[in-house]
Amino acid sequence: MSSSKRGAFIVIEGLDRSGKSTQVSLLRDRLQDAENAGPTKVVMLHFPIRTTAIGKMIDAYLHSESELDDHTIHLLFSANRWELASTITAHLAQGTTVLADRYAFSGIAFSARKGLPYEWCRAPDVGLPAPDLTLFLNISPEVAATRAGYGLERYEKEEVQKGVKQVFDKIGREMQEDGGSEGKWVEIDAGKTKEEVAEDLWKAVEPLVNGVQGSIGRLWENL
Ligand SMILES: Nc1ncnc2c1ncn2[C@@H]1O[C@H](COP(=O)(O)OP(=O)(O)OP(=O)(O)O)[C@@H](O)[C@H]1O
Ligand SMILES: Cc1cn([C@H]2C[C@H](O)[C@@H](COP(=O)(O)O)O2)c(=O)[nH]c1=O
Repeated sequence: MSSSKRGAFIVIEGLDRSGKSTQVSLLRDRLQDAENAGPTKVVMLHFPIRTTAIGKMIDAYLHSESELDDHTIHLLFSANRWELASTITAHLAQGTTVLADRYAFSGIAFSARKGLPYEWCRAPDVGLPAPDLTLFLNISPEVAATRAGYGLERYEKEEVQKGVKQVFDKIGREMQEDGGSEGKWVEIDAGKTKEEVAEDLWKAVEPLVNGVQGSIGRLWENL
């Protein structure tokens, strides 16, 4: 990677059980093995980061061990991203690729589904490091519900996931239309086999393997 380039910030989004964690791991392995670029330094993050003090409160809520007002849990999810913002920026500046399993788009989708205003949901994340690329693993809530482990956490119910998908679809439409500071949004058919999904993801990621020119964007900085 040339000295004028920084690492790429890549986010994988989708419904619960759409295959995000599986694909983040496969992508990490492939980035580290990429032949044409030399080894790429990669860090993986999985939001929410459940090990911080804030993350532990989120974890208890997701396991239905605590109850919180909808606004409060939304702000905790956002605060959990801000806890990592300077770490993300530092990795990117050092040329490390950052792969995130969920980010601010999940924050909006899961809270707006509850009826909180869309703009209100977006506001606390304004100014976070913006991904260069967000890969949305598109799957129907019905298919996701058949996958292993479904139903263990608070939001893993078909009715909830249907509403979440509608908000994700709105976010995707907006990002594809406006081409603003939020980076590129690419939809991937997540109903295919793991290997096929990985191949489709790679086609979108490969142009970023050698790093990215220009400074790190900020989410919704032009609002
Ligand atoms: N393309 C696929 N086809 C069939 N099964 C898959 C596919 N991708 C992942 N799975 C399986 O579905 C389950 C959920 O996958 P994974 O944990 O990667 O999803 P996730 O989106 O990270 O889930 P969550 O959001 O709930 O953490 C796992 O058992 C995994 O092996
Ligand atoms: C980042 C974020 C996540 N959520 C929801 C989405 C999922 O139901 C859980 C996290 O589950 P995972 O298996 O660890 O991916 O939390 C949310 O409501 N708001 C957010 O900002």
